[in-house]
Amino acid sequence: MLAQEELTAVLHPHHAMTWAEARQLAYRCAAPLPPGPTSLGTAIGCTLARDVLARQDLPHYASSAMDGWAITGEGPWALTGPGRGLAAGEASVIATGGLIPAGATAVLRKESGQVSGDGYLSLRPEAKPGETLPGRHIRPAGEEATAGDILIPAGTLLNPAHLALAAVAGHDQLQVQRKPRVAVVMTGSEVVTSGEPAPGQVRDAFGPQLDAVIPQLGGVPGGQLRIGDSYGEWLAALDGAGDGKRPEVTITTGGTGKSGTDHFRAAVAALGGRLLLDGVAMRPGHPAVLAELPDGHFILGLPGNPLAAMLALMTLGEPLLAALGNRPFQEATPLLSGADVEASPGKTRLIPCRIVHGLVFPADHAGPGMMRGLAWADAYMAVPPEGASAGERVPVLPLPWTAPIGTPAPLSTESLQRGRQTGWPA
Ligand SMILES: Nc1nc2c(c(=O)[nH]1)N[C@H]1C(S)=C(S)[C@@H](COP(=O)(O)OP(=O)(O)OC[C@H]3O[C@@H](n4cnc5c(N)ncnc54)[C@H](O)[C@@H]3O)O[C@H]1N2
Ligand code: MOO
Repeated sequence: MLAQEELTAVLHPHHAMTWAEARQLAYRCAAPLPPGPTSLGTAIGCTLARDVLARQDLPHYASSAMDGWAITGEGPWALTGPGRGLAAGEASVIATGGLIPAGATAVLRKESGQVSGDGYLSLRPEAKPGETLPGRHIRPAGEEATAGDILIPAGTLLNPAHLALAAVAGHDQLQVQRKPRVAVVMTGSEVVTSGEPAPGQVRDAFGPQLDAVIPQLGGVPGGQLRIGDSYGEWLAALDGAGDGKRPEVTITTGGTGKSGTDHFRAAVAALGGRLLLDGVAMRPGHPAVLAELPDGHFILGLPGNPLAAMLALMTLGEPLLAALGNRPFQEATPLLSGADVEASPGKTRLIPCRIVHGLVFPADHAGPGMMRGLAWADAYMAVPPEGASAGERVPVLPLPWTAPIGTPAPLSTESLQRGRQTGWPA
């Protein structure tokens, strides 16, 4: 949590917080949420907070690896009923995975034995050598792990195979780094949620994308709410249920212009909260606001213009959710600009871009109210206020839905085919 002196310095009216300062503040203002238990069904993509141990040997009993008979020593064998212990010279039917009966020394595969009319089992003449050797076709207990072994170390990002391993080791719940719940409150009476909007109306750009982006930023969607623009509605929305069940983060969209922020500020003040950040020297997205309530929950106010909102979300929401989720701060990568970008006095320009052979190319159709440039892009560039010439380095960050910058491109079909012919692709 930030000390009041730090905030006072940052919120000083003559100090316009830079884009880089704003990212840092959004990271440093939040402490990681504590770890907690989660069921296997909800653990995918979580970071394991405690080692997963083998609760018992894996497998926990010796079993048959084949369909056939459990046998004792060399044949022929007298067949007995399945599921009970065997005496010397006895055998009983067993299926793959079946519990090896006490006294059994091996499993004889179905295709290696034959049963005579008088109930005796014998080895077929064509059976492979060694079929009756001790331990043959028996999967011993503890072959995969011994009770107490670390199967998955703390810190692992859980994938589907980890969940399966935890399940076969007898776990129902895992201790994971908790993820912040993020609710979305959307404002704007001109916003419609279906069909083609009439003049004066706009089709909602946030409902469809925010609940998809929140998990990509490490959060859990905590519900969407649409409100009008009265103070009472703002207050009720920011208060959440008001019974301690408030989500760790509430994102609001729209209403960051003067009249709207008045409601934002008044509601935050009424709930005993404080503004951590009031505007950022960036374009678009400069009216973004970040506040903290006394219970440590955060409210992030995004501007209504769709691209401005998404770039403000990446500037402030991405580091905030990273801090709450105990993940490292994501540094921008300096890459060579593939084009001249004009100066924007006093403001960092955030532009959706594409990376082609290590050069970044700014998107067209990247006005504050447009989505076309972002939909084309695979990253965004933060051009300093003085602009950038082609060939100059500019900070670049991935979009929440693209791979980290520097990740090799997927192998092409041609390179895979070449690899099959010549060894392994370079
Ligand atoms: N006099 C001034 N006017 C404006 C300023 C300024 O400094 N002085 N700043 C401009 C900038 S920059 C931005 S950004 C916006 C901020 O607007 P608000 O956050 O108050 O948002 P609204 O006024 O509610 O909406 C702005 C714009 O966005 C559209 N919108 C809203 N919600 C949605 C949605 N769910 N889906 C799609 N589009 C949405 C809304 O219809 C407006 O067109 O203020 C500028 N004005
Ligand atoms: O800064 Mo506004 O956020 O341009 O669109």
